[in-house]
Amino acid sequence: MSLGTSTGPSTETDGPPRVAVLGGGVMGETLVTALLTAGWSADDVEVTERSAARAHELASRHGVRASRGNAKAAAHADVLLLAVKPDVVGSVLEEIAPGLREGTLVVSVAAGVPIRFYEQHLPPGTPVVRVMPNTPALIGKGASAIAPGTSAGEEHLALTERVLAATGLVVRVAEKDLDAVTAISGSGPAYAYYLIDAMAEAGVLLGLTRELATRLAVATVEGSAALAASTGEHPVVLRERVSSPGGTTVAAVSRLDAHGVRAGVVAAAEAARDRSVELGARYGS
Ligand SMILES: NC(=O)C1=CN([C@@H]2O[C@H](COP(=O)(O)OP(=O)(O)OC[C@H]3O[C@@H](n4cnc5c(N)ncnc54)[C@H](OP(=O)(O)O)[C@@H]3O)[C@@H](O)[C@H]2O)C=CC1
Ligand SMILES: O=C(O)[C@@H]1CCC=N1
Repeated sequence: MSLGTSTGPSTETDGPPRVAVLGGGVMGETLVTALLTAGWSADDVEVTERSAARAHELASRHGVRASRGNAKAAAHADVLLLAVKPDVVGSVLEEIAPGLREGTLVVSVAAGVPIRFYEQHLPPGTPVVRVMPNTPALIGKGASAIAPGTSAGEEHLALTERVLAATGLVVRVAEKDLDAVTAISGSGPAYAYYLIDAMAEAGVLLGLTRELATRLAVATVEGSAALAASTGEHPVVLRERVSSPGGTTVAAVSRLDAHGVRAGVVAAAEAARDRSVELGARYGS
């Protein structure tokens, strides 16, 4: 297999890289969807699952091969995407390591599992790339950070970017930054939904129907993020533009400050970062 450098999945000489997604849950199915959206043929994508029923569901929904055989799927793949829970990664690596072909790229989205853990369990020289994605990847609006292992070079990072091309933003970072990335963008969608839910609930308290309050909250968060992205302006500048002197917005924001919402967001991110470090420490030093 040649990893190639084109933006699509096909390579001139050997055909497209065959990808096996191990673990077809929320993130695994998102990755399957992203591969197909990026132009991979369903024939070149396989997904494995623990339960036969879920494997069948994935096969019929996406037209890809789906099985319960990690070792077999891994042996046939050029790229492996590990999307099992962190505590299952070790047993999956033990299953796949003996049959792994030289040069197979191993990409993992498991939170907190350090690259050295993969490198200890896989044949020497196996290129490993660790990814921290997030759930909006499902609609191409995700934010992922990727970090290379000791045997992963530019071509492996580029191939990982091709695999993730339809998931949204992809940035390169050093592995040491992934705990912080997990706290901001990995877990971040939950903070955004928390805010949306709180705004909708407040709307109901103020007399709006739940349906209308939720629609307004979702559109407001979506539009605000889109405006920040398209203008590139600092969030404080954008916030000031909403805030008329002596008006409603300053009254609201001063109450957010009084309730320690900003400090709460920082504390939440620190807790997520600490949990990510704690998960990583389970995998030895
Ligand atoms: N969800 C998120 O927002 C994010 C998740 N991640 C990471 O993605 C990974 C997957 O998370 P998520 O998709 O949410 O979890 P899910 O539980 O939805 O998906 C994991 C899937 O793997 C299956 N599975 C379990 N054991 C095996 C096995 N031995 N072989 C093959 N498949 C198996 C599970 O089946 P069963 O349910 O039957 O056990 C399940 O369907 C995690 O490591 C997480 O840290 C990273 C960033 C964001
Ligand atoms: O909650 C978790 O552990 C995973 C990692 C980031 C988002 N979900």
